[in-house]
Amino acid sequence: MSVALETQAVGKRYRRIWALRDCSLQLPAGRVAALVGPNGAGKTTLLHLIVGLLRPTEGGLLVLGQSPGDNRDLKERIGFVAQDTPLYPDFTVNELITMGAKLNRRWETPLARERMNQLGIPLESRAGELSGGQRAQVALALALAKRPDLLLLDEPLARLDPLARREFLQLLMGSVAEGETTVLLSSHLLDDLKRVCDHLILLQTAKVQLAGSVDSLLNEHKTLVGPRRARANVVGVSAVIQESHTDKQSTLLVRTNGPIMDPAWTVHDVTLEDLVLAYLANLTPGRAVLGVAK
Ligand SMILES: Nc1ncnc2c1ncn2[C@@H]1O[C@H](COP(=O)(O)OP(=O)(O)OP(=O)(O)O)[C@@H](O)[C@H]1O
Repeated sequence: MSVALETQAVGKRYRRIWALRDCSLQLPAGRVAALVGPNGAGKTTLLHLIVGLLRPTEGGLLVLGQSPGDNRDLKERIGFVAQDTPLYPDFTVNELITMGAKLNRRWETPLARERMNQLGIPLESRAGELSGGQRAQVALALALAKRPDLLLLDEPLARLDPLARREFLQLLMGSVAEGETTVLLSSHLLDDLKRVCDHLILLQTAKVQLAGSVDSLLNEHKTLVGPRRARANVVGVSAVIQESHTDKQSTLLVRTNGPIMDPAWTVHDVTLEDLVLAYLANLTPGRAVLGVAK
């Protein structure tokens, strides 16, 4: 398995605030990863560290096997669509494509032009006159024209209507489907993410709370429903992530380390949304390791 991104205990501090702390994760090449977390969790900071716009305060990271920073070769292999998709407003789409061609050795002008044509965006339009949705599409098409090995997208869907979001994700998936491009997409829109992502990175208060392939995370987590009782001592449960109780019944979202054989509990699969919301609701860092039983 080749690894597109590896971080080791990475931390980034702004004065007294740690925007990211002790972040260790691996993203295998070819994955489409969702970067999820509440406002201020450290998502943009992580993306800026990867693209080399920020340097870590502590720890280290390898991006496509290299150290980010002042590394032109690496920069050419990374496509980055920043939050709010900034584009030079006075430039026409055609001028943006020409500029991309001048700045990037791997650039594919015909591909960029064809995408604008498919999107119905005239090459003579000025970026500043495009709608938010069109700007996002243009920014994605420009990032894809770099033919990146790693594509980083910082909340590209936030300002798009449902139809524009669908078109954006279709363009993204159509473009990365055949290649080996690794995608890291930050968003709050779980419904959209679950359709396109096969990997999840969940940040909360500057820490990685959960990371891994969506399939294995969904397999490892279950919802247990049973008669009201203390949550500890369920064989097969390694952590209780979230719990709720009525007078008679307990519902637990748990991380498992083996099959749940206790007949008192009915075992249900979880959705990506259940999983993310349970971890996000679990606001106290470290609480996710309560209720351990072997
Ligand atoms: N330039 C900066 N100077 C000082 N603090 C900063 C700076 N940039 C970010 N922060 C702080 O670092 C923390 C993480 O911010 P970051 O923008 O990475 O979060 P985020 O998960 O991307 O948030 P959002 O979902 O709101 O975009 C926040 O507490 C933020 O206030």
